[in-house]
Amino acid sequence: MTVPVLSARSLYRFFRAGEEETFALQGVGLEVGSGETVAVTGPSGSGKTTLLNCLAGLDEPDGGTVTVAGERLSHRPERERSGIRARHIGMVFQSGNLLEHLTVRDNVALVQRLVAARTRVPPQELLERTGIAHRADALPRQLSGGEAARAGLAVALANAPEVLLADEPTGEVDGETERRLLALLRERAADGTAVVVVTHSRAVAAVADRVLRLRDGRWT
Ligand SMILES: Nc1ncnc2c1ncn2[C@@H]1O[C@H](COP(=O)(O)OP(=O)(O)OP(=O)(O)O)[C@@H](O)[C@H]1O
Repeated sequence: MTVPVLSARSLYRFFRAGEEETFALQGVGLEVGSGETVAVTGPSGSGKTTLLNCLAGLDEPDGGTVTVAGERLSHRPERERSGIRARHIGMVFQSGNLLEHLTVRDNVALVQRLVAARTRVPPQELLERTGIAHRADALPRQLSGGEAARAGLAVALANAPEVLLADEPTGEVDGETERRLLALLRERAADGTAVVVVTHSRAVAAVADRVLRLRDGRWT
């Protein structure tokens, strides 16, 4: 592997709810190089989403560090983490990454306002490449599951990220949409993006360069 674009060292994350403690991550490490696609699988509750949240800087690990494109992401104030995220990371999350009161086109435009002009892919091209240009003026709630998945990917790619993090991006889509989304992920990887995708789909795992499996917060 070339120098990793995304690197996680010995991540720990605990949750406490009353008397109950959950050890969601117990010393997880990961290095992903430019152009590499890593699929993360594992049973429900094994820590996949927690890992992705830590890699995105949406959550702070209790131990360990995350580095993205040479910048330390963990153990910083949220304001700094969101700046690093805007510069280097694209995210496709199950909860959706679309703002409800903006059209698909304006969701893309909003992300692009936060990044340097030189990294901007023309919005129309982005919408066409993700197969959602015909619904550019729709609001998120007017989209089907498959359309929302494609719009989510357009938004995730709007800052031309070096790292793309996706949580079950093909979870609710039909076979044809899954194939299109996979082709896009492959295209991004071919362009040098490091991709980490949490998935239960065999089709997604089959196109990954590496498939890693979590169990009880550790790699198996
Ligand atoms: N905010 C939280 N507070 C308390 N416990 C949490 C919290 N977030 C996650 N957990 C617990 O941490 C463990 C790992 O959860 P996580 O969501 O990362 O698993 P997952 O592998 O993504 O599961 P799934 O496939 O069901 O989405 C689970 O036991 C979960 O209940």
